[in-house]
Amino acid sequence: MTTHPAQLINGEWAAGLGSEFKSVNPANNEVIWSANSATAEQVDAAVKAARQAFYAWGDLDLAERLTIVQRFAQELKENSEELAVAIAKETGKPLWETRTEVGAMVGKIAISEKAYHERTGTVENPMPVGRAVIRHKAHGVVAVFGPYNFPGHLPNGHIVPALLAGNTVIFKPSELTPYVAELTLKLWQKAGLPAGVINLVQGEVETGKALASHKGIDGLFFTGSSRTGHLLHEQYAGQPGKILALEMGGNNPLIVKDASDTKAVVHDIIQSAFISSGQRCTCARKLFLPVGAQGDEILEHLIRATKAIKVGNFDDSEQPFMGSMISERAAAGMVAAQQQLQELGGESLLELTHTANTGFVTPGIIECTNVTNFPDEEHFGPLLKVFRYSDFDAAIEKANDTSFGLSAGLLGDNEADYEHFLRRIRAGIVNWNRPITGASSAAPFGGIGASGNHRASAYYAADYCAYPVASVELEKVTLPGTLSPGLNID
Ligand SMILES: NC(=O)C1=CN([C@@H]2O[C@H](COP(=O)(O)OP(=O)(O)OC[C@H]3O[C@@H](n4cnc5c(N)ncnc54)[C@H](O)[C@@H]3O)[C@@H](O)[C@H]2O)C=CC1
Ligand SMILES: O=C(O)CCC(=O)N[C@@H](CCC(=O)O)C(=O)O
Repeated sequence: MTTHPAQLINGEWAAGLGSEFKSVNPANNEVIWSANSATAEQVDAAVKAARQAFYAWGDLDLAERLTIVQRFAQELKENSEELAVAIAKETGKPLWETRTEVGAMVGKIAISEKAYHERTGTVENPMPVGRAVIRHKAHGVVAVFGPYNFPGHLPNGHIVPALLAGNTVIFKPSELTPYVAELTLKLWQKAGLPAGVINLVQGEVETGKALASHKGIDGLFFTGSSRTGHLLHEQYAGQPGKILALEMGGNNPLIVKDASDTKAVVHDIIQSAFISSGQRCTCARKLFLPVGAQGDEILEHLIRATKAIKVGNFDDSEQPFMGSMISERAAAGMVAAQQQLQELGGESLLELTHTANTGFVTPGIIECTNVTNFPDEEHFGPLLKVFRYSDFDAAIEKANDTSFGLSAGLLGDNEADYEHFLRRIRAGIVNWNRPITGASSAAPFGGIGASGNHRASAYYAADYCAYPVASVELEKVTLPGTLSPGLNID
């Protein structure tokens, strides 16, 4: 058992009392962090601490809560390089990218403040008698579950608006990125967040289950896989009064039609499919190219440019486009996915290859036009499936043939095509002539179908962090000038 104090409960760091788990750098298998997971009793203590801290935190003026949240932004800025290196070491992502992740965490503060006012602020209107007021109140104690692919930015996208609204939080990060979570929570402490307002419970699935099933939480904000999101939804059944926000995966299509600039098309495909080694929920998984010379030219150029993608260590002086995947296991999973598609009739145009005992893979492209029984699964890595089409509507129909609905895009010069695409395609993020990754924090972010439950995050996260209270108010109890018929109260 390690003595590493990895759990933050009521402002105190404590060692977990559950089983040991480790975090490794997936590029070289170096162990960078190890500790014991939180037991159900420790999760219970964290929930109780959050409950105890709730009234005092919620009673603060927004300005007072904001001061602390802004100090956290300052801490992020001052410690940005340390955090960017930690994210890179733990996830394998290159430094150029993890620096932008820390930048997005800082940017989240001002955006969340704006969203708080615009989505959930207070509105007062005069009435013939008195006034009508709409206010928003925090739910209470909320659990935040984070994924590994953006271990700083995505949990932060739930935590900041939750705290601004006046909730207290129990954060359960991915077991693959505990080091980033620990560093981030230390910055919250340095920013002066009172004890118990945010608590950290680290551990594997058992810790997650203990938190998700705890009856003391008032809400659960989850970003992660569709499989886990569905399990949580089942577990949550029978509690209609509790808020559940699910941000899950995608099986995202990108269609190319009549785009004249081949280089730009290839750039936007690569940026959509292979950024973060394909480990973004918004990544393009299915590429639809027209049958004929234009589609052939794009495909040939795409294969050439994808072959030339530099894959390397997070700190290489000449920065790679793609780093290691999150784990050796995830990398092996991509090889297995490719093999499954090949067995179903897919033809590899560029084979995804795996460097044994590491998380490194090269990007792959596989033609799947003739695959029957195409699996509707999110393969969370750099493997792009190509479909050739002759009819635009048929391509859109095939693009929609998925239980997911997160992001989708059209690359093409004709605005009427885009308008048609926008009307027909089913997704929460629909782009035109831009990559389908890199969604803005200043817009709502979420998907339909198996991708989410209509609780969009990013700019709309404010919505699920508070509930509206409608009031009609008058300073003094006053008898109306005219009474309802049939009333005599003399
Ligand atoms: N829509 C969105 O905003 C985003 C979605 N994702 C999705 O996240 C996935 C990658 O992240 P992962 O970390 O693999 O997700 P995951 O679903 O494996 O884990 C997410 C969190 O849930 C916890 N967990 C896992 N099983 C649990 C259970 N049975 N009960 C309670 N907690 C449990 C994990 O410990 C972790 O903290 C991809 O599918 C990706 O598409 C990632 C980023 C953004
Ligand atoms: O949550 C936000 O503030 C905006 C959404 C966002 O950052 N999306 C990113 C990453 C999400 C992912 O795929 O894991 C993106 O669209 O690239």
